[in-house]
Amino acid sequence: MAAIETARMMAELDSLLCGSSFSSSTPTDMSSSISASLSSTPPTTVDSMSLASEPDLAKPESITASTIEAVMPAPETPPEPEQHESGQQTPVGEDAIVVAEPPLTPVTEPAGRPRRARSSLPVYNIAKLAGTDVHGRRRSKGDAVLDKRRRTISDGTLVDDRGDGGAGDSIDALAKATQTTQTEIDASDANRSTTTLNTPRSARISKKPSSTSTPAHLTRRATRLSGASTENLKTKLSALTKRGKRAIEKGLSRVPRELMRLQDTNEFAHIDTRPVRYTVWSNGKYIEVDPTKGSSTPEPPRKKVKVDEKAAKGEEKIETDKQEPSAPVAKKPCGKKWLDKGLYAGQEAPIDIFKGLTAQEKKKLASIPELMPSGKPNHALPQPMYTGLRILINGRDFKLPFDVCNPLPPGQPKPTAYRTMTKNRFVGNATSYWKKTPHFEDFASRCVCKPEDGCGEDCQNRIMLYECDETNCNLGKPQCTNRAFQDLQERTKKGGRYRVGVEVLKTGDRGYGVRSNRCFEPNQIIMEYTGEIITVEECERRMNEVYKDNECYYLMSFDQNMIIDATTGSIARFVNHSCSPNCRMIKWIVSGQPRMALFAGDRPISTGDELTYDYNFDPFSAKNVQKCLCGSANCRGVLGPKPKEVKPPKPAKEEKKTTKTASKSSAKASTKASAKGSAKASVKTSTKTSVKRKLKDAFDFDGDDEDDAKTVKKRKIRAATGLKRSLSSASLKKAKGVAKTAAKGAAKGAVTTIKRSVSSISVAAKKKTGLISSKVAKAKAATTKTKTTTKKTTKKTMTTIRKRGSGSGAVTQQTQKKSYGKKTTTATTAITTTNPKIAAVPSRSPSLTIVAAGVSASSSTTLVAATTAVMTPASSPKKTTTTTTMPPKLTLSSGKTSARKLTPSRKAIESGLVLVGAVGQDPPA
Ligand SMILES: C[S@@+](CC[C@H](N)C(=O)[O-])C[C@H]1O[C@@H](n2cnc3c(N)ncnc32)[C@H](O)[C@@H]1O
Repeated sequence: MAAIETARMMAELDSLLCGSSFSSSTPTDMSSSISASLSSTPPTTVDSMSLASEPDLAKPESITASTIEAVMPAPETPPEPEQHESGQQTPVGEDAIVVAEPPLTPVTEPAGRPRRARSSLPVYNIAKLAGTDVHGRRRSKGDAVLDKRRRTISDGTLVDDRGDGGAGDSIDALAKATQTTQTEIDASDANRSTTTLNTPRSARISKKPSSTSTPAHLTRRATRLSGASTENLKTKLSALTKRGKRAIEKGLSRVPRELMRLQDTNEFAHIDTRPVRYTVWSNGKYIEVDPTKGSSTPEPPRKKVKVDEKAAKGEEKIETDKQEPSAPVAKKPCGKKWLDKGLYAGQEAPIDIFKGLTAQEKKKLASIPELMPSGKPNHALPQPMYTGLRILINGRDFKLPFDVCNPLPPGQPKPTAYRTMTKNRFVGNATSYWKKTPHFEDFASRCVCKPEDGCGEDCQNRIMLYECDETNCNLGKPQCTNRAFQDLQERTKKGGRYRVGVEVLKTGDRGYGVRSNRCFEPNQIIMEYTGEIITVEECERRMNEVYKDNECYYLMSFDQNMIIDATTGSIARFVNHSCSPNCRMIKWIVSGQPRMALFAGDRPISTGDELTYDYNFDPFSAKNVQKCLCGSANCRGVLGPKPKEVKPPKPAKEEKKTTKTASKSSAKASTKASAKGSAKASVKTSTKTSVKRKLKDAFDFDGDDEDDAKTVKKRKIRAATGLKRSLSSASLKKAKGVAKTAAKGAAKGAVTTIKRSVSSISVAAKKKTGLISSKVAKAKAATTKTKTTTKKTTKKTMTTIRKRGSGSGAVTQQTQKKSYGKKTTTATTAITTTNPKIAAVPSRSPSLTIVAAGVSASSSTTLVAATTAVMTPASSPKKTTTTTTMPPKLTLSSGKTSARKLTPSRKAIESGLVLVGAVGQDPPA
């Protein structure tokens, strides 16, 4: 019965260890289970019929010896082959059979595919019984399992650090595999209860009775640390890997002989035969451990560091090592640099929060206990000085000081609906007009920039206000910086108010205006001024017929024969005038088409700024003069042309003198003379040739200068000449009268009487701008450059030779001073004709005239052509003549671009025209 009891216990043990398939089966089910497994069918435990007939079998706890007897095969019955394969039935007593682990004798594997039932055989799994098999499972389940170090032998004795006889017992069990069952059970430590097996390993370790503990002198020590050599078999066996152990557990007899031999090697057993040196690393550095200090194991560096930290903090004083002569020196905590050098530079630790407050604020602060400081400076996270304190004291609502993205609030008044146009459209004969202009073809001339230049200031295209593209750029898009309109397109193609960057606003007194919605860099393109490009005739027709009742006209002179009508156009038409503008309106030729755009001035533009440019308004008639409400300090008082900027020039003789001097004298003398002379001469020529001068002179006053009044009076007598002759003397008289009135400070009454409906805006002539001093300086620079040109190193000097019409036969050389933002260029022009048409050579440069003639301007058959730029005679003598015939093409010449200037266009050659180069250049054959 004792044997039966043992068998029953073993059955319970197995059922607990082997999972659910065995939990409801009794040992009697083993055969059926085996056969089921062998036939590759799902494991069957007890068939329902037998359960029904024998209800007791359904309850494992009700298993009795008689039951076992009933179902177990008789001891005499020879076991089936399958049973022999996996285990051997060992008779235990008379009534029960206990299946024991087979002996070490190898068992031949049956042919065919492996039988999966083998693993589930109800054999006594020593690993299970020893409790070591649980480890793998628990690890795989993610359980925290005690870290098991490699088992080694100390002093030739196998010592198990767990002390529970795990692996050692297994080996013992293997050695005694052929002994009796009782011995086997004893060896497998079967006296442990199932509860013990189910408890966590750590708990079992702690519960281990002290009697079984290993003597102190045999306590396991790190062999590696001691440096002891481990070479005996037991050591090898104890240090076997998991796989090796498993193989042993399953029976060494099954292991092939070769493997058995391999197991004897150190490599297989992962045994270090040489002592392992213990290395210490601290702060990334290797610390040499003195081997003469014996086997004393140094403290792990991690621990030491921890102790050091604690000691440094002063929180806890721990004796790290008694052997150490002195405690580690506590490091002084290093302060955070950003407290001194970054955000809080110059700020004292905010101990005294009352500092800097007014008496009233101090009183208030004292009444708020929450704001009282703790008394200790917050080194870890101090606030910037006085941050929010005043706000907290005064109880204000928190508000950002400035709305960076500063769009206008919704509900703004909007201009009455108008048709928008994002691209210019030629109307009527304007196309043919445009095609006749030299720019139509000139723009295609390729620049000669080098990559390091990036099509900068010296780019010929830029100088001529031709935008670079694939056809005319020597560099290509990545390196070219002369593609403003392309940049604009890139920026705005996705839409969005911040990309577009402008919005219409309603001003207090000037109707609608435009303000920026983002920041713009100096000279950055802002928006394009688009509309219908019409001829002068068409413009007159529209003004007289279509717009006669309008208050505002959006007409701007585009070229000498063309006008851009933005009545249908972009919102750039709403940009107002200012006498101190922050923008410029400039015309460019882009891909052979004329385009106009608003550019930022020389200073950056911030979000929310109103965008303005100087209309250089040409009222065309005194009736059209409007009072300027720009409010700038230097406001001219009325919307009119830019004031005269230079004093009357010296006689023309000096100009000639200068020319001669410059051409013959030394370089130095030439520079000086031409600098002064050309500046003066240029002013004079400008005075003579500018078709707008009369009107400008009329407005050339500063309000309180008596001389101004005299000048106006004088000029009133003088007859108008040039293109302005068409301006009636009555109109001029009235305009001057307005100016005079304004000069006396009584402009208000006079101006208000003027009909606003008639507006004529003269824009630009921007580059003629520049004060006298700057002109002299520029002229000087121009002369210097001319001199350099003589030496074939001139830059920025451009000779423009142009023939205006077949009948005129005139030779025109112009010198124009242009300054677009950062770019200052010089073009040399000498007017050698009195033909006013030639004076009105399309100057795309500095002067754009916006013309918006009103109903009363019907008499203005000659709408002002836009050559109000400073017209100077040759600033350099060598630039003047040598011209016989002109090509129809505008040709550049500069020292830098000799290839271009020396190569006449094919068309020019074909037409028999001769290109004339610049000074020092022989005309091409
Ligand atoms: C091209 S429109 C500009 C947009 C215009 N403010 C509107 O509401 O449509 C030109 C007209 O605006 C007005 N204007 C622009 N700038 C001005 C200024 N500084 N002072 C007075 N009126 C101005 C003048 O009536 C001018 O004829």
